[in-house]
Amino acid sequence: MTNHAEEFSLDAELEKTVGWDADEFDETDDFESGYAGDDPEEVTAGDMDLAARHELRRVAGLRTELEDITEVEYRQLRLERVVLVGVWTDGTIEDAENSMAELALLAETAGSEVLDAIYQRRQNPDPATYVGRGKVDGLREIVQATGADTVICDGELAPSQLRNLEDRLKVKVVDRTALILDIFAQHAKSKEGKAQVELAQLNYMKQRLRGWGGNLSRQVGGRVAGGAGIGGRGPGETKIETDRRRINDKIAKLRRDLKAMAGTRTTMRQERRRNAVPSVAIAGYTNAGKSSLLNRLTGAGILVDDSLFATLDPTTRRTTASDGRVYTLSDTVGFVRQLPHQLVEAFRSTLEEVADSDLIVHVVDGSHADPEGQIGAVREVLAEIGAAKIPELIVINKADVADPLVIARLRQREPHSVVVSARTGEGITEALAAIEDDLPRPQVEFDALVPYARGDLVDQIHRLGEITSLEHTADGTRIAGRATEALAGELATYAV
Ligand SMILES: Nc1nc2c(ncn2[C@@H]2O[C@H](COP(=O)(O)OP(=O)(O)OP(=O)(O)O)[C@@H](O)[C@H]2O)c(=O)[nH]1
Ligand SMILES: [Mg+2]
Repeated sequence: MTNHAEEFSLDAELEKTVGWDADEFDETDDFESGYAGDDPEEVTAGDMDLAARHELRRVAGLRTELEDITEVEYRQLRLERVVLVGVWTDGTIEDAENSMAELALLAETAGSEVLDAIYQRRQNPDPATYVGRGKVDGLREIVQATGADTVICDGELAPSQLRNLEDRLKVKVVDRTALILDIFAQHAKSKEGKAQVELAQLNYMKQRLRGWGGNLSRQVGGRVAGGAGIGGRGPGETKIETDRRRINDKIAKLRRDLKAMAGTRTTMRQERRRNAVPSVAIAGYTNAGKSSLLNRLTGAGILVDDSLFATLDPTTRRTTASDGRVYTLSDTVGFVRQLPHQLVEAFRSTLEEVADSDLIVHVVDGSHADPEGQIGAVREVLAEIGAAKIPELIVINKADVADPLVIARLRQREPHSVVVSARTGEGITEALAAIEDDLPRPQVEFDALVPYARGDLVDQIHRLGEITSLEHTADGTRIAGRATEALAGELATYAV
């Protein structure tokens, strides 16, 4: 374990400015009474001011009650000036800092300016307030001092945690899941991509509604008991019900639409299967350089962007191996640690593309601080979508800027790998050769004399088969090698 002073360098910083006690872990905080509503603090004029300003600014946060279901559609959180907050439970200080750096990158990708980033070491996130209850005041002072309008927490928070924090911080509080959903919403372009993101957002919203519902059910109890007082009769209850029904209707419709769209995709895949064209999926952590690599491998002209989740719609390119065989290469949506399960669910049909491929080219950013961690995170998602058994080629990218020692370390850990730079083109020839090597081999051996009139068959052998010998004779092309079952069937007529 690292030395104490170092572990809490951030806390020490805070202590200087806002008087946090770096040594106090809050593990003894008492949550028995729950704490929403029993905040002992006085409400100051400044607080009210801020609250008023906050009311005005609160445009389309995920916690806004739904006036209209269309509000959910492709909503952007409008995160502008944010403070990041993390709880660090295990692992090294580097892990904690990498995680915060990634959160910052995600926040910036969503279009916000990161004003401050803090994390706290705890055994577990506080069930009421995520960070320790005693740290919330310090956090509020930071929020006020920086003029932030949003706090982003590095995890998936319970609705009650978000609510408690908002009540005390007086600014919008969102979690990592909402942030990622927001980025996906901003980036989705195709009809299918948009529908997938919307489905994920609605599922996320639905859970938050349940949180509010829990609050309201107490009011209902009061009314049922005959106490239909002013406080117990708010419009909330019926509104929650309506909202929930509308969300459910919308979810059902999106599921139907997506199923229809997935149908088209499946037909396309079956067509490809029938023609026995091998498919290669380029997968990897977000920003690893998947789109750049596909561009390099095929000259495809796909959006490359130094932002996370630039690619949400899979792009597939047909390409030809050096021996003439045809295969497809697909770009895919980037993976991330703790990819919100709503997204994995919603993007299932896109991800099936990966699960259904013959080879996964797993791109890793060799210049990243924790490439092994990224490899692990990607493999977790691959396992979740049933792609764990597909052959995998690791492509260590960004060799032009990566530390050679890190590359050597990765090579040793992942022997089945190649090193490339999609930027400079270094290693691309080797990568192509390695991909071709890993493509599934056609299964059936043949030896045939194909008449010159059947040039089409010879073409097909070039594209789909492997040729071991070829000779032009007076009677036609004598050709031997391996072919797909269907092709070998046709060739049987000319077998020698
Ligand atoms: N230095 C260097 N930068 C690279 C290399 N390959 C890609 N990049 C940069 O890395 C960033 C991300 O590249 P993309 O190809 O968009 O990455 P991606 O994996 O498709 O990302 P998402 O679609 O967002 O998941 C871009 O700024 C690229 O220019 C490389 O070999 N070297
Ligand atoms: Mg991309």
